[in-house]
Amino acid sequence: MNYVIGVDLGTSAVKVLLARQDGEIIQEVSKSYPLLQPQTGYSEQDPEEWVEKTIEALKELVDHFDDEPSKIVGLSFSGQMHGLVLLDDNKNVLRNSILWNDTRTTEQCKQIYDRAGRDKVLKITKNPVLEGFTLTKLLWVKEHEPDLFEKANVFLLPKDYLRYRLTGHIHSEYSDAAGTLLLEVAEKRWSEEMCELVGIPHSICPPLVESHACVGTLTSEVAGLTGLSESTQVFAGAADNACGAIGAGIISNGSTLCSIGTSGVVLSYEESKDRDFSGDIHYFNHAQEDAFYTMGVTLSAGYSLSWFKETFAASESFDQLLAGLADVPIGAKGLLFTPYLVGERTPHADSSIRSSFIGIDAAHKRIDFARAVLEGITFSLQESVEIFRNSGKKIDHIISIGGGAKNEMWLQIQADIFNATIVKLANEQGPALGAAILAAYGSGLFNSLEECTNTFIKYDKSYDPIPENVEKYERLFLLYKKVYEQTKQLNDELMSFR
Ligand SMILES: Nc1ncnc2c1ncn2[C@@H]1O[C@H](COP(=O)(O)OP(=O)(O)O)[C@@H](O)[C@H]1O
Ligand SMILES: O=C(CO)[C@@H](O)[C@H](O)COP(=O)(O)O
Repeated sequence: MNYVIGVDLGTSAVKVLLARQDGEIIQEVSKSYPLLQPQTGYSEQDPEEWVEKTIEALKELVDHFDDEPSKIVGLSFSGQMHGLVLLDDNKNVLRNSILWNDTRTTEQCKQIYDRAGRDKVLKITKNPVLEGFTLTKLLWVKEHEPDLFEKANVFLLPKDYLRYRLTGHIHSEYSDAAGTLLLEVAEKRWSEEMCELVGIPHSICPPLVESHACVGTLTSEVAGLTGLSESTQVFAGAADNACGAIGAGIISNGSTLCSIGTSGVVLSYEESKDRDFSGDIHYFNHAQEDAFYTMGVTLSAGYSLSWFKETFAASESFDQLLAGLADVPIGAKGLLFTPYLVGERTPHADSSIRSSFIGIDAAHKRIDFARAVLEGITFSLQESVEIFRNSGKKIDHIISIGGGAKNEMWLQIQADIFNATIVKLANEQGPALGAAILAAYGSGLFNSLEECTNTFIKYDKSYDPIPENVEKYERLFLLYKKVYEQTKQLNDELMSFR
């Protein structure tokens, strides 16, 4: 029996997962690293940390593996999207990576629209310009760190850099390239026109391959450090949301995913390359060849809950923090939360909006606030579900993954707010499972991606919407939606105090 490894380079941690060819998950190791937030709106990480922690995690995995390392035939990646890694001529990292949730680039967003025009950007890239996307970060470095930008030879996305360090080969793949604003999404090639319009040399875009393409094998140094075999084939992998979709079996029309990690996404499979959503949602290449997906993004989904925990219950686990959740009524006794801790993307592309608790009462306890946080995160995702439904998509069941799927009560809240049946996976491994599936499919262990997902994915419990709860949440959702408009100006005016 052969084995494969999926590496998920997340925002909070790297997770490596070892799976057997028959779909059995053998082991998982996770190593966390810090987020560097030197000032409001900034979010960076040191790429060296990703490499060190991945090697440590792989070593731990191999140390506990009681079969021949040479039977681990393939390894692939899932990665946090959009982060900018800049390399010089010697392939050395020029600065910390500027991440997807860094919102310093509002001015650069404006410049892109001024130079290229919104219609052209949408036509070429199928996406609106948002602070999170890589091109805005390239322009920020060009403007604020020109000497450093001059030295840039190539840019990479986070997991593409990690793969380079493990194999010595430089590539990107379509699902992650789609989040840069430099890819012609429908045609699957870097856009010379976008590069020219915004003043970025086309030569710094890395070669593109398919997600299941083999890009080489591990370097002898990495094999030595981890105990893996030098013959282990390495496959390109995909953006974390594309991998999350693969790992949840979202590979045909009509399937929808809700993923609550640091960010939160509602994602829908899309066969066609030419639907028009006017930039209201993201439109990216899937990890399945020639397929696409659309998604709405809440920047601080799981992050809102972990921020709340770190700030008010640092020494407690999530389960301790959320004990007693079921005793708090729907609406947290009149308390609403908006999850705009670092700004928002869908449906309000706004980097200056910030969170609110509305309706704080002297009787409120910490657990009421915790319930309001969970409900607010889920309302924010419901705004994306609403966009999909308004575009004609039928959403009656949703696969829920990510850290947010660990709490049963939250899964029921999702069912009631989305008014859809929520399905949980038996092995909640998130995008790392999708990466392992890409490695298994790429290695030729299966004849098709579908055969591979059927072997690896096992569904568990489902949660049906409770009509009485749905009705209450529909009323609350109308109030929730008012909070953005009514706090926008206040937040703009508060900006100078941040
Ligand atoms: N036991 C739990 N109950 C509820 N939520 C949880 C639990 N454990 C983790 N989470 C949520 O999941 C988030 C982390 O999800 P994860 O998928 O691991 O994130 P990422 O891939 O972005 O690093 C945390 O921020 C937290 O909000
Ligand atoms: O920016 C996006 C998607 O456009 C995020 O979804 C990132 O890809 C980070 O994901 P997590 O660390 O939350 O999984």
